[in-house]
Amino acid sequence: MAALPPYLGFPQEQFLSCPPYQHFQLAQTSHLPQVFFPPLFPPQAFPFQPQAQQAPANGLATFGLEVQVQDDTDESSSGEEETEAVQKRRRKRRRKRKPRPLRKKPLPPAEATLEEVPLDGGGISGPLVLRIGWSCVLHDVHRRSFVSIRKKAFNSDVLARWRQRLMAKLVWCKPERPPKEGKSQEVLEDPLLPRSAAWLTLPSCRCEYEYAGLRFPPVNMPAWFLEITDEVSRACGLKERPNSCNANLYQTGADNVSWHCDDEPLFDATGRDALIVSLSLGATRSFQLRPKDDPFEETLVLLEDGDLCTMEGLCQKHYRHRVPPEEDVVEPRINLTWRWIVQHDDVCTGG
Ligand SMILES: O=C(O)CCC(=O)C(=O)O
Ligand SMILES: [Fe+2]
Repeated sequence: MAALPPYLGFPQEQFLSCPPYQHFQLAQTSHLPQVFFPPLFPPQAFPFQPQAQQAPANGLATFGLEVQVQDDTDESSSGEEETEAVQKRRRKRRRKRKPRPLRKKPLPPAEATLEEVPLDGGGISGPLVLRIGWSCVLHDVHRRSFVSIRKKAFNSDVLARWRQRLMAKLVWCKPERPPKEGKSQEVLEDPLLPRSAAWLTLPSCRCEYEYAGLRFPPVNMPAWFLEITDEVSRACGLKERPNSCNANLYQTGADNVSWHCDDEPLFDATGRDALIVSLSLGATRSFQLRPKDDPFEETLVLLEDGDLCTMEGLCQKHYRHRVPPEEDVVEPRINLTWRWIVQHDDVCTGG
């Protein structure tokens, strides 16, 4: 086997506490080269590349129609949220029309490797899995997309204090979603966003966050929030403080965010490497990722109270992610995703 890049040479023990990341295929692929998805994903397994499954010469691979889970792919950049009512309506519509076949698109051209261009984000060279305490969830060199996780970076008293403050002090909004463009005749049974949200920026930045036709005016990060930001930045070894943070509150398992990528112009995350650092607090929820070109290749990680999780490199260019609804979850979960605004909007004078 070819020598591993130096950063992949971590001792195996460091990964023993890995949660059960699952990489699985959603359709019959027996006609394709076999790919192994180990339950744990130690760095030694990195030479695995998902693109081992080549698209056929006609450029499109169509698989069976029996898999029902992919009908909600959001081709737009922003989140297409799922409420119970929306799901019900979607099910009803689905019954009437022919199932849409799942399509694997051609693999996009290879992005620059980490050796060619070091991974940029937060003033450090990633991916975060290079650092002690971090484990790998996704390592896709071809698509230059990486997801790293750090479990239990903070003690439970600190986490409880942060949870309390966030619940009590953030002004959580649950706005009404406008109808989708070109679908104005379609009336949403539950037009409310299926979660609550808040958008925070450093005082020097006044950028609004706009997605799915919704606009979130900026809230200046108060001192107590900057404290959390700095603790998280330290735990990631960042040299640059993120200048913005999107906060989501999922009151129960019914709250969710559906397949989307964070490709808004503010972050330019499809044009250059972009680091997103997320902190989860409260209930454990599933976090799923799948390449835009291959709906069959899914990565699932369970995010627990106190977990730090990243999306790095060109993850927003090549992958979508979601937090699906989970019926059995009754406790709330807060998720904070820190980002770097690199293209400030017209109203904002910069960062
Ligand atoms: O809640 C999460 O873990 C993900 C949130 C997310 O995708 C977002 O804020 O864009
Ligand atoms: Fe997101």
